[in-house]
Amino acid sequence: MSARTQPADTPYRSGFACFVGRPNAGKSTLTNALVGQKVAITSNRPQTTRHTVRGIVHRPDAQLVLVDTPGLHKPRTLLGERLNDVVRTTWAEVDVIGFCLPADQKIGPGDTFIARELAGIKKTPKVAIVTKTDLADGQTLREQLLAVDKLGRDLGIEWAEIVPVSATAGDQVGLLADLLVPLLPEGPPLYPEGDLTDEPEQVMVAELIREAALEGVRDELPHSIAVVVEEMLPREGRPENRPLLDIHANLYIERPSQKGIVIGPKGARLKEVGMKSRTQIEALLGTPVFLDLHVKVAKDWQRDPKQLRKLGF
Ligand SMILES: Nc1nc2c(ncn2[C@@H]2O[C@H](COP(=O)(O)OP(=O)(O)OP(=O)(O)O)[C@@H](O)[C@H]2O)c(=O)[nH]1
Repeated sequence: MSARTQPADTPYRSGFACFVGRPNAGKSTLTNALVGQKVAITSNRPQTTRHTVRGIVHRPDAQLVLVDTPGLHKPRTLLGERLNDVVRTTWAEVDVIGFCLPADQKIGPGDTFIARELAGIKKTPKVAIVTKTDLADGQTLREQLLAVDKLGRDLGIEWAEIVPVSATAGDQVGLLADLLVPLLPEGPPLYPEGDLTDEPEQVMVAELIREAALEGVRDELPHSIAVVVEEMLPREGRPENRPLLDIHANLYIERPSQKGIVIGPKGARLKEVGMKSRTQIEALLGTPVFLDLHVKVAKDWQRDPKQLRKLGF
């Protein structure tokens, strides 16, 4: 642990933080910016973060473990209810909550809904993070900061900090880490140095495939797609300097009618999804990959407890 040089009077801190906020608020992008490598899955479509992905920020004075939760929303299906339970459990367990509100959008009912829930969690310190500041001009940003301050006062939430950031421009991301760290308890590192996430590789691989499959599909489809990696095995008999990892994955949809959309004319879409996600998986795992991707119908999986368990929810 030679990298951990620090003044003797600064205690080492370690703990958990989670970002909350309505869909598309920029939580995953911020997680990635803080960790410095792509670990959470971002998408311009709402509610794509299904798994609790942890990104780990290693610093000389602290280790900050980021838990990326799905968005809290009105549950319409069994999946929706389970997701909300996951969110609330996470909130109660972490050391600090970062509430993300985009700078370029007025505070709406979705934000207030979450803020009310937050107000009910008394003990955990809450930092208001005004995200995407690159999309707002100075005046808009100032008004948003005031509105966030007012939201806290109206609901009886005492913000530990209000921080404007742009994850994509890398603006104030370091400052945010500086402000989160003092809110963590003193303690030794929770994860080995160098670990970026403890999310099993298979889940991350599945998320990368899902992300690629979501790009450019019709609006109602995202909720119907789930990906399960069945197997990841090094190809046998390869020379040591030319390894190949075989990945077998299934892409589940809810109805046979969705098959055509996912596969595309003459399989063109699926091929593209495979190529795109393979590049990302190779970057993530640092090894060449052979990706074997199949589309399967799991009828109405969102409403079926047995199917949900099988798909990892
Ligand atoms: N311009 C700009 N765009 C951003 C920034 N942060 C995120 N975005 C974009 O906003 C969209 C949503 O970002 P995500 O990080 O996926 O949002 P999220 O809150 O994790 O979304 P869910 O997973 O749906 O809850 C994506 O298209 C991002 O590229 C930012 O700082 N600046």
